[in-house]
Amino acid sequence: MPSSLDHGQLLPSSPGKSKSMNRQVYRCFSSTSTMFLWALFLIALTVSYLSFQSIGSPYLSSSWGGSRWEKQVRLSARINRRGGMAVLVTGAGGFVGSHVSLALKRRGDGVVGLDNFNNYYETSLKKARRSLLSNNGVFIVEGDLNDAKLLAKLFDVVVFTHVMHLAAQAGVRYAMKNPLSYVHSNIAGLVTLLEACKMANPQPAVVWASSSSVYGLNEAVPFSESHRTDQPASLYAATKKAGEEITHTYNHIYGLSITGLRFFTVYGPWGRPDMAYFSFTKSILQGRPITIYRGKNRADLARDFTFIDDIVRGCLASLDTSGKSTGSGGKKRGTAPYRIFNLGNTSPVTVPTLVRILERHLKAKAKRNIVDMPGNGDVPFTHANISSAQRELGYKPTTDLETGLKKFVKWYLSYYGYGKSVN
Ligand SMILES: O=C(O)[C@H]1O[C@H](OP(=O)(O)OP(=O)(O)OC[C@H]2O[C@@H](n3ccc(=O)[nH]c3=O)[C@H](O)[C@@H]2O)[C@H](O)[C@@H](O)[C@H]1O
Repeated sequence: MPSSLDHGQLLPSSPGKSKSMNRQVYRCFSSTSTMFLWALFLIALTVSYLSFQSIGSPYLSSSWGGSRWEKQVRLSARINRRGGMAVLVTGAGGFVGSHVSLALKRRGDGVVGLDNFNNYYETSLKKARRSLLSNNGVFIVEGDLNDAKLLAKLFDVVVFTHVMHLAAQAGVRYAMKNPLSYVHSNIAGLVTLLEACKMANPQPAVVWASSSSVYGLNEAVPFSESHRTDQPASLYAATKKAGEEITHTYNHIYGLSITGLRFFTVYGPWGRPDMAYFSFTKSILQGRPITIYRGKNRADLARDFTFIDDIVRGCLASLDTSGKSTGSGGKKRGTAPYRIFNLGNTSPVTVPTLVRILERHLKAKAKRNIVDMPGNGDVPFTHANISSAQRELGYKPTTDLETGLKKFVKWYLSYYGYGKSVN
């Protein structure tokens, strides 16, 4: 008897062979249906595995909705102090978002995170932050800002008193590589979020992350909120500036309380791997060269590097003093606060000095490759005037770059180990 794997038997050369052909066709058909049944079985197995995963590990679920999900959202939003707030923190899997979420939760506020866990930088770091938050009772909903249905659902499940909007496409130079990602998150995502806030009843107060980069080519120092911000040097800066204008219209038309925070080069433990202090650390430990940009006339570039703990205090003070939105259900009922503050450190440090401090803490020498600053959206220096934030928020940065980098290096070595970081 020929084997069913004998392909020659499936190709009859004359009618006399038709009986054997029918048998083969039947076999073939029956093996196709067996395969179909197997495929069904595998699909069923995969589906049950995925649902088991989401039951066993709720903080890793990428889907939303359902009574179990709602229960997690409500639990995370529960307020545990008198006069506390219920805050939706967007970008909670990010650097600043994870720190602010933890600080709010620790003092007894309700916190629900939202993050799309995109792969702009290593997602394993974002997931590690998520685990840290989950261990502290903060649930991060995995979803995109542009998902209006998800936002509506969140506002339906929780009466948020505040929104801390920190989700964004960050990075000054990456805007030349992927410009539309900035439009997606920093413009479209912002508008989708504000639409949800405007419709909520009661409306939450909104505090959100603008950027020192809005000062662009401004040369008056230190940068004050009243200085011109109509000369952005990068698309990133332009989208943040647009965000300031967009939030203003929602304040004006719908009575949303808005506070925009211009962060100055925030750094620290659990930071962003795309930033210079972070990528320099990795390269120094791995013995790879670092590129240091230099400005016009060989001038060193400088930044008003601001430590994460100072920024967190500024964020919490902004939430605490935000005042109320006046509208509800899309209707304005009176004027609401519109504020913008610089949150910087007020003492710029040059990039070569940053490298020298890192070398000291890492006990390793950097291989320097000094090049003229390419036309990539960078600005030569930043320097914050923080008197408004001091006056109205009680903001007072306390960590200098030396101390802050020491804390960062300690965290980096404990997280990655010496020279072993991924990517
Ligand atoms: O305040 C902000 O609003 C922004 O701060 C941050 O931007 P920047 O101040 O540009 O920080 P960062 O990239 O660390 O470069 C620091 C310095 O190192 C120089 N730099 C950088 C890379 C390199 O390879 N070489 C180099 O010399 C570089 O020329 C610069 O002089 C955030 O990333 C941004 O998302 C936004 O939040």
